[in-house]
Amino acid sequence: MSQLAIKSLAKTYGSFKVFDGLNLSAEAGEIVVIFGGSGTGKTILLRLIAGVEEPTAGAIEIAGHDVSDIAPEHRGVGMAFQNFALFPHMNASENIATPLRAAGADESKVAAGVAKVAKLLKIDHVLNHSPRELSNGQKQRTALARALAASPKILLLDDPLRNVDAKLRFEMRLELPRLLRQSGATVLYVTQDYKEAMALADRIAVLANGQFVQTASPEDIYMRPATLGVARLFGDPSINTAETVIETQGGTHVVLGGTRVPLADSYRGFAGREVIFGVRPESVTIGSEGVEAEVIAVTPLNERTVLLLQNPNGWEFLASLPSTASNIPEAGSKVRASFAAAGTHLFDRQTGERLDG
Ligand SMILES: Nc1ncnc2c1ncn2[C@@H]1O[C@H](COP(=O)(O)OP(=O)(O)OP(=O)(O)O)[C@@H](O)[C@H]1O
Repeated sequence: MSQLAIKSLAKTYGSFKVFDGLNLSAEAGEIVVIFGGSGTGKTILLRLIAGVEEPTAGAIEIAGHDVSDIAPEHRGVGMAFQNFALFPHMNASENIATPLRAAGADESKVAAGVAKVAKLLKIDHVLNHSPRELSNGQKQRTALARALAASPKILLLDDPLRNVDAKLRFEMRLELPRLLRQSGATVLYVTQDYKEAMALADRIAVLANGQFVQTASPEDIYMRPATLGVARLFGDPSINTAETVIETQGGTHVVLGGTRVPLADSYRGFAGREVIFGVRPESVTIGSEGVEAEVIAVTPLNERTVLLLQNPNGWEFLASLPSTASNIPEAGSKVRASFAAAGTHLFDRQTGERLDG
């Protein structure tokens, strides 16, 4: 039995459909990242699970029980929002205590609960401070402490790092997985940042057009994106694409920029299919074989160097090489590029869905 199960969940406002038929389950202690663009319904999904909003259709089950008739404070759910949303008239300690008090804990349990979670989040020295006396990082930790205080079975985090500066975001990205695992809660974590999603998630559920288009491990989402849309959402620089057709005369291949690029023979069954060929920049190899290209620009980005390449037929694509590589060409030079099979993806041109060879 899953700790959390979302079954055929739908939410509409008047004639505006946010999502329809969402299904998702999360196991005890699992971290599931809800990933999607702005306005896809991520916050609403969390609000439905928390019980502060009602679904139009479908069910939410926690530990096997339908929670539609259970009040938010009795669902065993903790929630923290992107804007920290601390009560301004309460100090940090009182803010953290609110879910414990709402659950009816006596004062000694409240004090012990606050102390434990404040220590975990390293804010025990600012517990007497009011929200306006806290730094952004301390506010964010206080909001997280409040969400964790009542030891919720399910923890909902709505883009908690969106409003913090880049340095703190980087630190928290490293620290959060440990903190969340220590809490033992099943975590649903909303973000629009793919690196955050990949760093934190056991599984990522990608929300687009009112559906979960793919729910899988970070590795699978990156290495085997289910659609061209998912492939484009994960990766920076983004995946290179080109329209082409699968051909099988003289071996299974596609033609890119006038050059034959061999495909695994398992794509033979797709002969004649119009496809989008996708290759991630880090899977482009510069060498003596492959597609002809001129190096238009060379951009060093810390440990990677990104080349903008242009084929004589006009196809532009990027290659991302380790900056330590010995063969980084200069702008203006003529090179050849080949594509590692594991980093190439084929999508149906009409549906955008992945072809599996
Ligand atoms: N009370 C409401 N009435 C009507 N429409 C609403 C209401 N609340 C949210 N919406 C709409 O539902 C959609 C999803 O909103 P939601 O806040 O869940 O998006 P989100 O994915 O969390 O976006 P972001 O990442 O930008 O916060 C949006 O188009 C929003 O305008």
